[in-house]
Amino acid sequence: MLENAKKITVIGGGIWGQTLANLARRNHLAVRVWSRHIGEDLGAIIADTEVIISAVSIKGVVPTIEKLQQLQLNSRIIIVTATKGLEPITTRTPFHLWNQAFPANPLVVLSGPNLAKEINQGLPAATVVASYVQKAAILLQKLLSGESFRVYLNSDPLGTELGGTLKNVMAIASGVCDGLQLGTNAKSALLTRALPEIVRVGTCLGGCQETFFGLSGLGDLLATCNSPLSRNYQVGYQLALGLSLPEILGKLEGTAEGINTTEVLMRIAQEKNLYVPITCQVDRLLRGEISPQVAVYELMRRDLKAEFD
Ligand SMILES: NC(=O)C1=CN([C@@H]2O[C@H](COP(=O)(O)OP(=O)(O)OC[C@H]3O[C@@H](n4cnc5c(N)ncnc54)[C@H](O)[C@@H]3O)[C@@H](O)[C@H]2O)C=CC1
Ligand SMILES: O=C(CO)COP(=O)(O)O
Repeated sequence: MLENAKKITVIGGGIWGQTLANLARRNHLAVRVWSRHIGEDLGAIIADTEVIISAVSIKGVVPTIEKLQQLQLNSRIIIVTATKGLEPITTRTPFHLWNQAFPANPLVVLSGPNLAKEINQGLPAATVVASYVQKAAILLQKLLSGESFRVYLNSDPLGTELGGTLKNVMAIASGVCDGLQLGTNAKSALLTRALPEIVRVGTCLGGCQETFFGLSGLGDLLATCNSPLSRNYQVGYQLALGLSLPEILGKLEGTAEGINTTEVLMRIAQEKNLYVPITCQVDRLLRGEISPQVAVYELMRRDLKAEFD
C-alpha cells in the first residue's frame, strides 16, 4: 500500500505541519511542506501528490481551500485535515468546510493527544484518523504509523474533530486552575465536568457520543489540560498569574486555537440553547470582564444540581 502514496503535501509550515511531515518522512515517504511564506508554486507541488495534509490554523483554512479551488484539484487526492478550530464566520468545523469545497475527494480528519514537541522528540503517542471513506483512513493509518506513533481508525470524522477542538477551551480553564494553585481535587472536578460539556456540544453538532470518550476526546483533553507544552493551557496559566491576554499572546509560540473557539462556541451555545458553564466563564475571562478568581467563584456558586442530567 505504501508504495501507492508516492507523494504527500503538507500545507502549513507551523510546528504541527512540520511534525506530521517528519512522521511521514520516517516512513520513507516523499513529503513536501508548503506554507504561504515560502513563495513556491503550490500548483506545481501538488501536481503529482496523492495526499494533501492541511495543518494550518483555523484562520488559514478558508484561504487554503480557496487557493486549492483555483488549482482544480484532482478528485482522487485524499485530503486530511489536522486543524483544531471553528471557523469564526460560519461557525463550521474544518471537516465541513473541506467537504463543502471538495465533495468528491476522500476526506480524513486526524486528531488526538498529540503535543507536537513530544512527538518530535520521538516519545510514544497515539492518534486517530477518521473518515466516511474507510479506504482513505486505512491508507493514512499505514502512511503515518511507526514505532513511536500509533494510529487508530474511526468512522466518525465530526466527533473526532470536535473532541480536539472543544478541549482547547477546557485547556484554558485547566491552565487557570493550575495557575491559581487550586489543587488536585479542583483539577479533577474541572476535567470530569469538562467532558460532559464537550459531549453535550459535540453530539449536538453531529459527533457520536462514543468518540468523545476515545483518544481524540478524553485523550486529548487529558494531554492538553495537563501539559505546559499546550499553548491553550499556557494562556489560562498566565492569565491566572495576572498577565494580560495581549502580553501572553505577544510571547506565545504558535496558535492558541481555544481563544477563537471559545468565542465561536458561545455563539453556537446561545443559538442552540446549550448549557456550557465552563466555556461561559472562560469567555468572560478572555474578554477581560472577570478575573480568574471570579471565574472560579461563579462556577462554584451555580445552582446545585444532579451529577447526570
Ligand atoms: N502544535 C500541536 O501540538 C498541535 C496542533 N494542532 C492543530 O494544528 C493547527 C496548526 O497548529 P500549529 O502548527 O501548532 O500552529 P502554528 O501557529 O505553529 O502554525 C499555523 C500555520 O497555519 C498557517 N496559516 C495561518 N493563517 C494562514 C492563512 N491565512 N493562510 C495560509 N496559512 C495560514 C501559518 O502560516 C502556519 O504555517 C492548529 O489548528 C492546532 O490546533 C493539532 C495537533 C497538535
Ligand atoms: O492539540 C494539541 C495537543 O493534542 C496542542 O495543544 P495546544 O494547541 O494547546 O498547544
